[in-house]
Amino acid sequence: MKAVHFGAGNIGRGFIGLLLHEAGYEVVFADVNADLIDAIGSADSYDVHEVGEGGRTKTVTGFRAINSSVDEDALVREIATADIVTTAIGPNVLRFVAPVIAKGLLAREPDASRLAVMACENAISATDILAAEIRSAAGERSSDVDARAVFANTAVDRIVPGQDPSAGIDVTVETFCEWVIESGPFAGSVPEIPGATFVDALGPYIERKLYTVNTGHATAAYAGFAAGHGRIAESFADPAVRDLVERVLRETSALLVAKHELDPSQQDAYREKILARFANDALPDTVVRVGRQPLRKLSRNERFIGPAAQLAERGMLTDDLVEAVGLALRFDVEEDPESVELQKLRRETTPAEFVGKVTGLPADHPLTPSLVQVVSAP
Ligand SMILES: NC(=O)c1ccc[n+]([C@@H]2O[C@H](COP(=O)([O-])OP(=O)(O)OC[C@H]3O[C@@H](n4cnc5c(N)ncnc54)[C@H](O)[C@@H]3O)[C@@H](O)[C@H]2O)c1
Ligand SMILES: O=P(O)(O)OC[C@@H](O)[C@@H](O)[C@H](O)[C@H](O)CO
Repeated sequence: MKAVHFGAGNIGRGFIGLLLHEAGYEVVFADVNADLIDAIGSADSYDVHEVGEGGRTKTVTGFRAINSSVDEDALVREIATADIVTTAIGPNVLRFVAPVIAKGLLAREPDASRLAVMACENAISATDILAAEIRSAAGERSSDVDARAVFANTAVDRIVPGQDPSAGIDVTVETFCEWVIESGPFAGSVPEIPGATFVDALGPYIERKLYTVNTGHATAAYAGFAAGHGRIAESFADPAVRDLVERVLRETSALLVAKHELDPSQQDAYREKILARFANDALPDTVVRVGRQPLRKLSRNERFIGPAAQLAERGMLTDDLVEAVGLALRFDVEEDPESVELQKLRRETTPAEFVGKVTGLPADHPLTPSLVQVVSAP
């Protein structure tokens, strides 16, 4: 069994590559980072170090590596003969890998089994976004794409910080991990991945994950950055930051319980477990990594505006989420192009224009006035 995985970064090596290896797949990593691909290509194994309570070290073997910017033909051949294609490259990059996946699909033998395609990104319906791009890239052969592929949405959860360059291709991760995949598209024959959980309806899982783990994480990052903290654990140990994270997650939990009819005590337990993960002092995670790409994080269906807009539409409280958005506006990191753009937009647009452009909310949305107010604050 063979899997082609796009994105040999933190989640690629530290989570998806590991679980696919444990499931018995040979993993072909495809990435545009030449140094990384050379390092992976010249190694026989790498270690995944789980840190925190009960952490173990796991070794991944049986992989190869392809530089997807220079060796497209080889990549097409790999996809044409693979069982699974996964991605962990960032939601905004999916459209760039779609053309080569389309070529690989169209190069498959007509009687080959259908290729399972799963985007493993922090975004709602990321695989649907990828599938639309693949169909578009296939042009008039888009119906062949659907005959040859099964597209399944997923939710992935494991905190994998930026890695110490001296660690080579080894990866440090937290012990927790959860990969939830929608089963419906597989029509009864789901791929064998023991580390993954297949569910009928992914919607509640991805919203629960994005609007709890990622909303809380981003709040800790932006509040921590504003308070001068560098690491997430250090930020979360600041009582004022922790208090805001807890308040924000009580708001998103109220939405999740109301919308998806979650058991409130189970959601409380889920939230507590996540708070303990943020406090993991053994994890060298930074506010700069967790806050990266603030424009993506402040967009319409993402971790702040997604839940806040739905709460406002239901007449429920959003004060703490709006306070967190206010702190996100102070994320000013020279090396992060979206942070630079965010600061430029703040200088060059009115608060109302800023809210419309960044969040995608119309002026008459019930959340808009409080956002305009927080953007107007000095
Ligand atoms: N790190 C985490 O804790 C975590 C957890 C869950 C989900 N995620 C999600 O996983 C995705 C990847 O995050 P990450 O933290 O691993 O990022 P990362 O930056 O460590 O890895 C991304 C990799 O994708 C590669 N890449 C970029 N463009 C590419 C292209 N066109 N083709 C092939 N490869 C390309 C980069 O070179 C990089 O190696 C994101 O959507 C993120 O939200 C991350
Ligand atoms: O990857 P992002 O930029 O969407 O979000 C940053 C972190 O919150 C994220 O990577 C988490 O570590 C991860 O989602 C945990 O499962």
